[in-house]
Amino acid sequence: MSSVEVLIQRLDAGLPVPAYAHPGDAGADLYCATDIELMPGERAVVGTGVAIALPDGYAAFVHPRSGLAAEHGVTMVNAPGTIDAGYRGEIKVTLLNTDTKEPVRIGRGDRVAQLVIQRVERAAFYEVDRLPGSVRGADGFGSTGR
Ligand SMILES: O=c1ccn([C@H]2C[C@H](O)[C@@H](COP(=O)(O)OP(=O)(O)OP(=O)(O)O)O2)c(=O)[nH]1
Ligand SMILES: [Mg+2]
Repeated sequence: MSSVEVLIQRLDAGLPVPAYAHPGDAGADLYCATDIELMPGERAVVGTGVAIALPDGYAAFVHPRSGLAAEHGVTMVNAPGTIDAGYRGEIKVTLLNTDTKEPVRIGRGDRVAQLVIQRVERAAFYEVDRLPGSVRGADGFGSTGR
């Protein structure tokens, strides 16, 4: 898999630099900087201890981890979170415990989310009075049935 150079700054020297668990993985795991406990339905913004500088034309997306989601119902409120190329602050994760009964504990150093780096296009928006026709038209929201 090709790679793009991304500058990374550790804001917390006690946490590792995010890494890919396997060759071919799209997501590099992000670490939780603090110990937290989320009650059922509770959300919290946690730091990951890192900041990055992406090249122009790229963005990073913070995705939930499927293991945390399947085992504990932990997801992210804004999944996927968007990290803009110009953002130099700490990457943060908006965790949400969707479990209706069990609280969940996440410790400092646990892997809480994963960062996917992608090329992105920016649009030049041209306002028009009428859009070109298409087969789908304005149909959506289940228009094709189940
Ligand atoms: O899960 C996330 C989402 C965003 N960010 C950071 C990086 C991103 O570049 C910045 C702004 O994010 P976004 O544009 O989604 O939030 P906003 O509510 O529109 O804030 P702003 O007005 O600062 O753009 O916050 C994170 O650290 N984690
Ligand atoms: Mg924004």
